[in-house]
Amino acid sequence: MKRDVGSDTTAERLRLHPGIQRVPSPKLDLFVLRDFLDGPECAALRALIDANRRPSTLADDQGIARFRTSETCDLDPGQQLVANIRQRLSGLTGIAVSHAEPLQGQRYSVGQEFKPHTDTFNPDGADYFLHCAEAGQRNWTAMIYLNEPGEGGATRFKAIGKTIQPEAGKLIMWSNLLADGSPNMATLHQGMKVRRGTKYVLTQWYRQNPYG
Ligand SMILES: O=C(O)CCC(=O)C(=O)O
Ligand SMILES: [Fe+2]
Repeated sequence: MKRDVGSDTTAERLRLHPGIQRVPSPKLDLFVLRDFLDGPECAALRALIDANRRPSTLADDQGIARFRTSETCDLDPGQQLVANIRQRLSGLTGIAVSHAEPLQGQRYSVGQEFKPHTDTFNPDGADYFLHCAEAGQRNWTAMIYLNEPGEGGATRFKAIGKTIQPEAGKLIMWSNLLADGSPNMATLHQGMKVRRGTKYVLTQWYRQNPYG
């Protein structure tokens, strides 16, 4: 099948992984793997996020009010569970841990959301050089749901008409770039408003070059 996304060793590797599903779309490589984390791991991570959170920020602020209203936790890479998850993700993707940004937790309570965005830095943005000079773009995103909120909180990829429901332990991964290295706008996605309960996720962004 001809695709207009670039061939990518990570995508090829994920395709071959047992149990992984590729969301059928010619526009982007998006994969879903259930039960990547078990129940006790999810619970331990939710507790870490609850204990150490701050208002979420935007790396590429577009000045839109209430764009990302969640809270973020910077997880300690020295923590055994955190280091272990980063290693496991690296084994799955074939992307070295040295290319990973620090692992983060995100927490959304009722009414909180992350409006439609891409995870890449805008090449025309004021801070592009600052963010990308050394480490390059965010070429892959891995996100893991740590629970199911009571209602709402799905992740919607509106350019491909796909909505992914939170499920404890479920990993989703996608490639952010086109073959020429430019941002793939079909990766536009949003964390929809939580309507009941609390939503917890992990986010791991990967860079083209070693990070930090
Ligand atoms: O919470 C979600 O479902 C999406 C989160 C997200 O897009 C991000 O953290 O970059
Ligand atoms: Fe995102």
